[in-house]
Amino acid sequence: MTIITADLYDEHGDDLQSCELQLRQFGRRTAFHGDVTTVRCHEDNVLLKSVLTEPGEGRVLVVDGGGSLRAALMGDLIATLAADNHWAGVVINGAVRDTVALRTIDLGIKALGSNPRKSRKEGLGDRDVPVSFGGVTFHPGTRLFSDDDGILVTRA
Ligand SMILES: O=C([O-])CC(=O)C(=O)O
Repeated sequence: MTIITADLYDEHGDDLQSCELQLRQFGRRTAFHGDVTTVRCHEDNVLLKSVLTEPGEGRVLVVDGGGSLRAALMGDLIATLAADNHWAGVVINGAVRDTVALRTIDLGIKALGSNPRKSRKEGLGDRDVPVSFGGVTFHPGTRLFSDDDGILVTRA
């Protein structure tokens, strides 16, 4: 089922937050929605990978990488893992890599940009915490809708 964010906003705008950050589409699935799970990390993707190893059950992982474009938090291997585990999408306030391959993976992927440099593997970060970017606070368990127009999130 494809949900058009502009139509959703017209019907339920008061109940929705809209992300102002102009994230780019990198995945094959350009429209996606699901319940939010969160990770906060800085140039380190161990936690993100471990969360995407869990059954996704149609969830969307929102990753606050602090807006850093110095290192990629996800490439084609982690994105394939996420798709295989039935995640609907991954939204990253940060960078990805392997962008040509990402376009072929059946997953929603939005990120600020790309960088071929990989991130650290120390495992630092937090999960299941509220994260904020683009004028929106993403609370775990709220619902997210994304398409070419942007990202809408229900309020906690
Ligand atoms: O290993 C990493 O840091 C990320 C990566 O390249 C991948 O997911 O393919």
